[in-house]
Formats: sequence, C-alpha cells, structure tokens
Amino acid sequence: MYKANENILATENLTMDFDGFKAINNLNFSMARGELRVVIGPNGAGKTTFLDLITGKIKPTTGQVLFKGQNIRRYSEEQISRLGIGRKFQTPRVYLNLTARENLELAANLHKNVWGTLFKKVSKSERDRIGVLLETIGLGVKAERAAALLSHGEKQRLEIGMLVAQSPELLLVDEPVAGLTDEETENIGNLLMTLSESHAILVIEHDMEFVRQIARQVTVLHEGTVLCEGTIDEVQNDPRVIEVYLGQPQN
Ligand SMILES: Nc1ncnc2c1ncn2[C@@H]1O[C@H](COP(=O)(O)OP(=O)(O)OP(=O)(O)O)[C@@H](O)[C@H]1O
Repeated sequence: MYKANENILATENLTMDFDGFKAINNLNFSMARGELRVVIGPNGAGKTTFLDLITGKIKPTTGQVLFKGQNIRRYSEEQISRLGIGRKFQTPRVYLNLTARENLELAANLHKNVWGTLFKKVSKSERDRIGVLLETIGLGVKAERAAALLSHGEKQRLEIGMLVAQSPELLLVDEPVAGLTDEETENIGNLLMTLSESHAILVIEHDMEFVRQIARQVTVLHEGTVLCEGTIDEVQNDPRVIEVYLGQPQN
C-alpha cells in the first residue's frame, strides 16, 4: 500500500551513459500518484531513453528509478510490467484479425495465448468489465469489428484500452497523437483525461496544442536532464525553453 504523499514514480540522480554520451544525465524527476504529467523536449532530449529506463528495457549506468518508493533495478522488463507499469508505444500494436473486444479480452488475460482467449468462456464480470472499457475508449459500437477495419485513431484508443485492461497503476504513453486528425487528437486527449481519474499517466508529446488540452504539469527535458517544470504557460514563456526550442525542427 501507499505511504502518505508517496510518489508513484521518482528518479534519483538517474544517468544513462552510452559509451561516454549521457543520454540521461543526473535526472531527478517525480510525479504523484493520480497525476497526469506531460514530458516534452527537443529531439534527442532523452525522452525515449527515459521511458526505456522506467520500463527496465535498459538499466541505468548510475542512479535509480523508484516505483511507489521501491527501487526497481533488479526487475526485468516483464516483471516491471507486472508490478504495474504499462507502456504504450507510438505505433499501435493491436491484433488486426481479432475484434476490438477480443483484443481487450486478450490483453486482460495477459500471459495466456490467443487460442486460450478465443475459446475460453469469459465470465460475466470479465465481460462487463470489458464492456465498460469499450465504452470508455469510445468503441462500444465497434466492439465486434475486426481491428483491421478501425481507423488509426481508433486503433490508438484500442491499444490504450488494452493497456488499461492489464490494470497498470502507471501508464506511459509515447506520442499518442502523432499522425492523427484534430478530431482524433481531441478524442485521445479526452480519453487520457478520463483515465487519469483512476491512473497515474506520463505522456511524452511533441504536439503543443495537445499538450495544452491535457496538461496540468509539464516537464521539459533537455540534454537528459530537467530544464524546467510548470504549467504549459509557464514553460512556454520560460526563456530557457524558448532558447532550446528555437531553430530546432520538431517531429
Ligand atoms: N543505444 C544508444 N546508443 C548511443 N546513443 C543513444 C542510444 N540511444 C539513444 N542514444 C542517444 O541519446 C540521445 C537521446 O535519445 P532519445 O531517443 O532518448 O531522445 P528523444 O528525446 O526521445 O528524441 P526524439 O524526440 O527525437 O525521439 C540521442 O542523442 C540519441 O542519439
């Protein structure tokens, strides 16, 4: 259980040195449980490396990642995911031949195989839970449609639903609106805000309009360390942020 005021996620003097190049450099970061945090930063700032360190894909050279106060260094990527950290990659990774509902059922039964999911009888409570999730991600009416027939934005929402089906406490979401229409961008923003009522969420994003839609607290990464933190208005008006972004072509 949580101790009072415990952070869901923190890093202490985190450093990732790739052959003498510090992609993450003495990074101290924390977010409270229940928080929706957006991390922005110019190309090469270290955002992906930061997520790779949190999920255990790579191990830090020095420093530590704390999940609910616990140093997770000794855990594998798989174990960290089971501890309650779910990661959504930029491109959707849904099973195209399965329906939206089946994709969620598969995710909810994580670590079992596709056949088991297709032929196993789903209990009423499981089915109800998946039904609520389908509504949350706005795919209630498309539940029985093959994922291949969903739009890019719908696939993104389905994959966010698949993450949630695994009941993580912390969701890591990497550039969820890249390549989406304005309408889908807004849908994803609304979905993340809804999910933030019951999950801590860390979003990496380049799209500043989207950041403005969802962000309460923004962290700016630069050269592997925190350049500044604050509301979107505070960081956008910070001369240091303006300086590092000036002349930098963004994705
Ligand atoms: N395995 C690696 N070996 C050497 N250098 C690496 C490795 N992985 C990342 N880097 C370097 O670390 C820096 C940070 O990369 P990272 O991908 O974390 O940045 P980013 O903020 O996600 O960038 P972008 O916005 O372009 O995706 C870059 O200069 C990158 O070249």
